[in-house]
Amino acid sequence: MSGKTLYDKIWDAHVVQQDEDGTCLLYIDRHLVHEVTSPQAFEGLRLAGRKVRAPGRTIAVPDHNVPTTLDRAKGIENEESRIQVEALDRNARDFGVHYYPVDDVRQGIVHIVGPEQGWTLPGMTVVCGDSHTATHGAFGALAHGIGTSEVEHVLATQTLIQKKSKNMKVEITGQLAPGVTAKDITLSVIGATGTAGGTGYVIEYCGEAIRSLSMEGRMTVCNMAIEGGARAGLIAPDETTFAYVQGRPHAPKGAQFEAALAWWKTLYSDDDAHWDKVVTLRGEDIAPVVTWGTSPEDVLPITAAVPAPADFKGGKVEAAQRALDYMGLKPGQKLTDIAIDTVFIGSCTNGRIEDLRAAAAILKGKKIKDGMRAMVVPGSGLVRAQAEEEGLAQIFLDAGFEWRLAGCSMCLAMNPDQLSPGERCAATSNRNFEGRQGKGGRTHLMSPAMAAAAAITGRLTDVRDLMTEPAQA
Ligand SMILES: CC(C)[C@H](C(=O)O)[C@@H](O)C(=O)O
Ligand code: SF4
Repeated sequence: MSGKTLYDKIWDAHVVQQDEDGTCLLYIDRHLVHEVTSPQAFEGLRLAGRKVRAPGRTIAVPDHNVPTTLDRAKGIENEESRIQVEALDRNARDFGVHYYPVDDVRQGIVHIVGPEQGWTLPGMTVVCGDSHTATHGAFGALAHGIGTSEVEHVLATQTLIQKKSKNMKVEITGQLAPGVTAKDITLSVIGATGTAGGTGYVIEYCGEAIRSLSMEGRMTVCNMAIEGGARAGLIAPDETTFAYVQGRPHAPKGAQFEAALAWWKTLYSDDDAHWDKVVTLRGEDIAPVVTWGTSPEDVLPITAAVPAPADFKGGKVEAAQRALDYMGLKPGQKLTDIAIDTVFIGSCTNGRIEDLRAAAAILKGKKIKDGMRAMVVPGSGLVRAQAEEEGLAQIFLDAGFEWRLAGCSMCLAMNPDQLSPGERCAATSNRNFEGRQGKGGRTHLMSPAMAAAAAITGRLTDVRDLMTEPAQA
């Protein structure tokens, strides 16, 4: 018998029951809840007269609909948004789950709050009614999104019905060049495998370049596993992970920490584990990248030119033509000639402190291009506070950026932060779908350092041309 992968180990440790056809009941350690996908789930419990099975394992925070302007205490204007946030507020209090309301400094994007507060730990199963739950896989946790009916199931039973996925290994060998970041890794992987490359798999990211990343960088990589089609993405925990976790408010303490650590150290894929699919990229070959189209797989090095539909095969030919029309681009145009009018730095992909440091390192002492609308939306109130303490906020303000409160914001435009038709944005988020940042809006995905560079020049820019010191995140 061959050894086990990290995914196999976490899975096996959580199976409550297995049917003959392989369907399993899995125990869930952490259930994260936001306002968009939970109202009907709580309503279901109420109608059935049920309680939340494990309120101590359930963490709720509003993020998608919250305003990020400094006057947000005024409340939410949009009725639908207001109703969702009010429902979460009521449900969290009625059902007694852990809750970070909108006026709590710990409020923020659910995938940033969980790790920050020490809710996310190695070896756990973590679910949330949100596709970017994969972020938590950075800790060596099995973390993925679930639908609203599953949210109700987990609330009621603390278990989830699941079938096991296959094992995929994505190895990034060697080291990254200066100016190349975790975002460039994760986009490049999707560029190589396509948005369906991970379908049916749980990905484990490994290799020297992954090992060298901070926890922030690892979260950026795992965050986009879902954009590559995978059920989840994870990274084996190591000293970097343990050091990040230790001392966080809800991490185990003292003897309990030591006991947990002993288990966490067994969480790696055995040398003789079986992989159903393996993808290898050389760290040295990864360039600072941007997306040109309307799918996260439309990735190219910033030094490249806009492709022609004829460069593709099959259904992608038509898709590329449609993407070019939507994006208002011409084949052969240099990517660095594409002018932008908006910059968004934030989201659960790149709204952590290292991301803000990387952007500020480029912006220090510089001004954004005249007429540019640029905003930084920290991923949580605590990220915001830390950035203020470190002087990063002042760098952003001096450069001409807006300095906002925490939330999802222009990542998906459920709050007033939206693009107008035809506006073009350099964004650090994870989806460039049509209309994602507002109807008719055009999105180019990239790293925080690249977004900062674009803010200065007013066009997509190779950050290496502006670098005084290497970007780290
Ligand atoms: C609103 C929510 C269900 C959605 C998701 O599942 O990812 C959102 O967070 C997104 O990024 O599109
Ligand atoms: S920041 Fe964006 S990707 Fe992340 S949870 Fe919010 S909307 Fe989804």
